[in-house]
Amino acid sequence: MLSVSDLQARRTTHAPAISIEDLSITYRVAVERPQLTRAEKARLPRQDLKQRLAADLRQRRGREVYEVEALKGVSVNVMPGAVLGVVGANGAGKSTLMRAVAGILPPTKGRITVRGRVSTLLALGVGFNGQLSGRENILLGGLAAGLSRQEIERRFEEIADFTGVPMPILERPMRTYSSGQYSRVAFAVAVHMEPDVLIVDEALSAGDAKFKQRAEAKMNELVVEDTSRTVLLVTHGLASIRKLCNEAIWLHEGKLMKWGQPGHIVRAYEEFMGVQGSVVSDEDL
Ligand SMILES: Nc1ncnc2c1ncn2[C@@H]1O[C@H](COP(=O)(O)OP(=O)(O)OP(=O)(O)O)[C@@H](O)[C@H]1O
Repeated sequence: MLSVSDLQARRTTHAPAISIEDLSITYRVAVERPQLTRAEKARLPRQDLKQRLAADLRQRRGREVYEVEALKGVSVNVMPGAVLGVVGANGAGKSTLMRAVAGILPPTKGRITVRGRVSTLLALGVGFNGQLSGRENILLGGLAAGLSRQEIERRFEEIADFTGVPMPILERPMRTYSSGQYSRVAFAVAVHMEPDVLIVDEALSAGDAKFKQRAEAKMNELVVEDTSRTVLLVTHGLASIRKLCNEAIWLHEGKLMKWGQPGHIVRAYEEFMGVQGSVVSDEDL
């Protein structure tokens, strides 16, 4: 018979690292209507009476609100140690899903449970403050990821070294960085936090050829060599999905189309998109 601690251990080992249940996310966007001059109005295409009345009404209200259903009832479980690839056309909802798992976007409906420390490597390097230096952002990034000040200070040299960004530049405000330098710092911070769950959104395309190689080697170390880490990998580089992932999902217009082995998912996605044999390869990134 199993003891309580056996049961607890079993539950811990079998609990998903990420569970996403019936997740829907709707963005509400308020657009301020600009006040047009008579000359600007005259330049707009001719509208019929109904369109003119509707436009006048919007203009008088001063703003318009519209909604985008970016995710519609998505359910997926990711077990600890899994490397889940996420594919889908532009606007499919991939980044929205990543932001939701990272806790940046609250679900409109449904539930997300993440077990362990999450580190995000999102395309836009969210969380960095452009007014602060690279060094300060590295320290703050570490604190935000739950490391102690001593832990970050201990790792600072290694992180700074990994970025390959020269020290004098690391002392300057990040708003002065080139996009590649910015990505290098974002990547270095995220991969050195030893997270339980690592979210990588199009980050392998960051940086120049040399950094890309270093980033890929680091990803390999994090993903392939350390099998305890759970990884979500969003990329249009389908070869990476085949090479690094052991599971994949395909999103389309906010819906989960398929979930299964990376090879099957990539093939189904390519067929749907009308491209063959990884036309969109990593070399194109
Ligand atoms: N902040 C936002 N406000 C309003 N709509 C948004 C916002 N961010 C994304 N969207 C919309 O939500 C949908 C999903 O966008 P998302 O960025 O998640 O797609 P994606 O699959 O990551 O696309 P891509 O491959 O182009 O990066 C799109 O229709 C997009 O226009």
